Amino acid sequence: MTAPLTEQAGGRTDGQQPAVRLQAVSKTYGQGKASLLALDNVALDVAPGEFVCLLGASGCGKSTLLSLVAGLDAPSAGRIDVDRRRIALMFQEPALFPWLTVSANVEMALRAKGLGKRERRDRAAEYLEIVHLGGFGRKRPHELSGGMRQRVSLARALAQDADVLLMDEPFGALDAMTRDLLHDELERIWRERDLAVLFVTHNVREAVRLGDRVVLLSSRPGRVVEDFPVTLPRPRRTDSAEVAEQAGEITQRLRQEVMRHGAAPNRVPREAAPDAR
Ligand SMILES: Nc1ncnc2c1ncn2[C@@H]1O[C@H](COP(=O)(O)OP(=O)(O)OP(=O)(O)O)[C@@H](O)[C@H]1O
Repeated sequence: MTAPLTEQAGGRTDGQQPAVRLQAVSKTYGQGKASLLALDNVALDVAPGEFVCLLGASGCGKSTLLSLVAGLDAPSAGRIDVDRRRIALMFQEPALFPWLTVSANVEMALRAKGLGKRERRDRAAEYLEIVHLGGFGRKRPHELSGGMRQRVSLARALAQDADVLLMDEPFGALDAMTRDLLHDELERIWRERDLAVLFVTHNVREAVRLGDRVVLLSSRPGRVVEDFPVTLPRPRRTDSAEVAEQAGEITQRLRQEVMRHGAAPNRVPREAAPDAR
């Protein structure tokens, strides 16, 4: 899954069309004196089947970038090429409908496909099997743990038949052990389905654990400042010395970037210490 970069933030396109391409993308919120430049001239390609993690200080525009790719908002300048019919989104909060069963939550994603009720239910059961929640279809979200709810959210994303998965800190609210399990699950599903993944995180080790590349954004306005290929063999372990070593290197670069912008100390990322998992 790893190969040399063809260009800055270019990625493993191998001559094929990227799954996601951002060219000279900028985003300004508001107008006049109150305007705020959130992203500045961002170029980024994600190849089909590639796992790209996006890191940067708080407020540097990571979520903005995802929302532009998802088409939830429009860039102020530049161009984004992606097939929006093939995108699924996952956020930190699973955003399930609490009054619906787990199965019905997944079935919602299948409605647009014009499938009958029976077939939707069968397909939802298959997706729940994939995320190891077979047998939980009749539960309501509140009966599940946080990790299980995120699995439902993942099943719903998969049910959309996406080949691009946009993930905004999807495991940020989970404990380290649950997160490790979900990393394994996500990696398996990503490989089986050959998904292109754009994954936003604050957690440097998580980025190195999962990514083919880790793309570092500057403090606001977000620009791509560095693109780290991660060539460690898979599966990786978040607590391995190799992951810690590369995470340390990236953390150092991230700190420099944050300090260069004179950020408050509490916005400076901690070393990639075990407790930062
Ligand atoms: N809808 C909006 N209107 C105005 N400003 C916004 C809007 N959305 C985001 N911003 C601003 O744009 C900047 C980038 O925000 P964004 O949420 O993309 O950053 P982020 O890197 O995802 O932050 P965090 O890591 O804290 O989640 C911030 O200064 C934020 O206040």
